Amino acid sequence: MLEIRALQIKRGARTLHYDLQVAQGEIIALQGVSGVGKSTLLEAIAGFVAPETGHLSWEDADLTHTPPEQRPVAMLFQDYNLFEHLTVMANLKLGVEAAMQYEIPRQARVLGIADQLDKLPGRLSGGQRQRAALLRTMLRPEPLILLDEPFSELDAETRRLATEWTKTIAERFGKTLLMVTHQSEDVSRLAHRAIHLNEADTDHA
Ligand SMILES: Nc1ncnc2c1ncn2[C@@H]1O[C@H](COP(=O)(O)OP(=O)(O)OP(=O)(O)O)[C@@H](O)[C@H]1O
Repeated sequence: MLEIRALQIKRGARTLHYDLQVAQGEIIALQGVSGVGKSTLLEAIAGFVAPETGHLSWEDADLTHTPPEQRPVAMLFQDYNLFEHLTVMANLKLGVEAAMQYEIPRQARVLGIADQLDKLPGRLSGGQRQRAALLRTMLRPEPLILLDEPFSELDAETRRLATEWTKTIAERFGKTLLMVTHQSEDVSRLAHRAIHLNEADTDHA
């Protein structure tokens, strides 16, 4: 279980406040108006922003002050974090354990990017890069996955495909997944539960 108790994060003049629990294996859609603090919550879980007070734990291990690289977290970054001088395949192999690398070509085919694997990331379209980065994040070994608008660059048909793929992989490998999305169809297709952040709950001046 991911447990977040009375976590307070200072963002400029605002203090954001979070209390939530996510069971192991749950797929959560995070929703709420722009600026309410969805991305900040993911950054706090990943360890990129430090809380003022409160606690964050995973499977009863306190992570509140654990550095990001030691957390059981894989996060899909908005800029995708691909190394531009390495092929897409080499990028995907970084971070995916040897025993899982056999999955890369097969899953790339499902996501419609199999013919992009030998290219440099700079030669891909935005939506192809997004799927490559999603593939890498989902096949990483960490049990807790954080996705910030993971389908934003995809057309409706590719979005449906990528959403169903993400659900299949998350359930097959027992991932716990938190995803920020503005699209209600992502919630019904992918999420077991939606968590709505609202200003009254998150913003304590
Ligand atoms: N690096 C930062 N420094 C200071 N304030 C920040 C920083 N990043 C975000 N904020 C502020 O923190 C609040 C929450 O931002 P956050 O990006 O978490 O919201 P969000 O719900 O993800 O929004 P969106 O849906 O627009 O992406 C906003 O008021 C924002 O202006």
